[in-house]
Amino acid sequence: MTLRALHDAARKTLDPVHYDYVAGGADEERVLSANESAFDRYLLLPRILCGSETRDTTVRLPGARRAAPVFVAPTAFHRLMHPDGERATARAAAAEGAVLVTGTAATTAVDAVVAAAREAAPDPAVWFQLYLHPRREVTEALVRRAEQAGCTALVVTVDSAVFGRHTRDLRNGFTDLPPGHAAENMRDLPGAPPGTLTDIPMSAAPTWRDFAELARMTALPVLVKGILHPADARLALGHGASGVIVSNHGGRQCDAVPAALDCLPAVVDAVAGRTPVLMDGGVRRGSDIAVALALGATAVGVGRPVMWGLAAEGEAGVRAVLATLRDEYDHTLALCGGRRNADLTKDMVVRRGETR
Ligand SMILES: Cc1cc2nc3c(=O)[nH]c(=O)nc-3n(C[C@H](O)[C@H](O)[C@H](O)COP(=O)(O)O)c2cc1C
Ligand SMILES: CC(C)CC(=O)C(=O)O
Repeated sequence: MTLRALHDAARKTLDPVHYDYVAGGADEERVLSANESAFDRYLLLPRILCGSETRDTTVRLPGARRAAPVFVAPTAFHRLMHPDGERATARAAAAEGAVLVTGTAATTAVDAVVAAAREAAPDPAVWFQLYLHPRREVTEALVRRAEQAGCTALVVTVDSAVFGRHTRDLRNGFTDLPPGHAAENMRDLPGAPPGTLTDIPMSAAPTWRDFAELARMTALPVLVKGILHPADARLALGHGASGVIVSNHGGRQCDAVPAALDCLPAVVDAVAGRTPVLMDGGVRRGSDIAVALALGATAVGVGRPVMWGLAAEGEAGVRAVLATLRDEYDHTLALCGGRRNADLTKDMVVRRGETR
């Protein structure tokens, strides 16, 4: 099944309100479409007679040994897509050797997500995504929960001072999870009565000091997700980050920012090889991965395609998405004369209409 076919199948099976929740973006959805169309502006300029019959497409990431260059970006509420929810996603990502970023908005608790990943592979990489809570003890409780579950890195999302205005959800009146579903990691946190849920924090209060405090409270590598400005990438490094993720939240937060891909080169320059630079937003085919890697990304994340695979076919659907992207990427790498990811270099990317 192609990614397009999985999307179409997902659209047919899903409640239209849940489909819109995933498909949609903020405000006029300008950034949502810009993320994908940015990839149409970059083309590859292959090298020849320097390839190999076999290629090594693995990458080294914090908290992951030999991972695919494609990771599963954190997305909320997988049980709305399929009854097996995050467990299915976890098994699929582990089987395909991809990092899974699960998070505070998962409808399955993180320990069960890691356990499911371990059913599929002995040494899976599951990272935990969280927001900085204005109350330090809540953040710390989430960090400990992720550590105890066996997560191998943390991801702090920093682009959500306030929740984006999701036009389709506002139109559809989608404000709450249906009965029987909850953000399970937010249960039993400090300051709330036993068994109850704490709201997922969207707060403009946290600062780099709070981030640095989080990085100090754990031995796990901590990545920052939602970096667009190169100066913030440098600040992240200065405050203990082990990696940065260039992302505009899939066009779901500020609807007046550049496409994620367009922000990548300046962040790569700012980081200057000191930590991995990951990106997500609009990746839909193997050649998109090649372009992002050539522009300096270490790995790329996919959000919506994984949700469509999950909705269409559960675990098998997510596996199909990850395997398809990897196969397409390997194929592109071969056509570009590459043996390994590092063979894709900046000079091999040109803007449409231009050549070197
Ligand atoms: C339905 C949905 C839920 C999301 N939930 C979260 C979340 O809880 N935390 C987070 O950091 N990012 C979240 N994101 C953003 C993704 O991590 C990622 O940045 C984005 O989906 C990448 O773009 P793509 O969907 O074009 O691949 C969500 C995205 C979608 C589509
Ligand atoms: C519940 C939210 C935290 C999920 C989110 O980040 C999103 O829908 O973009």
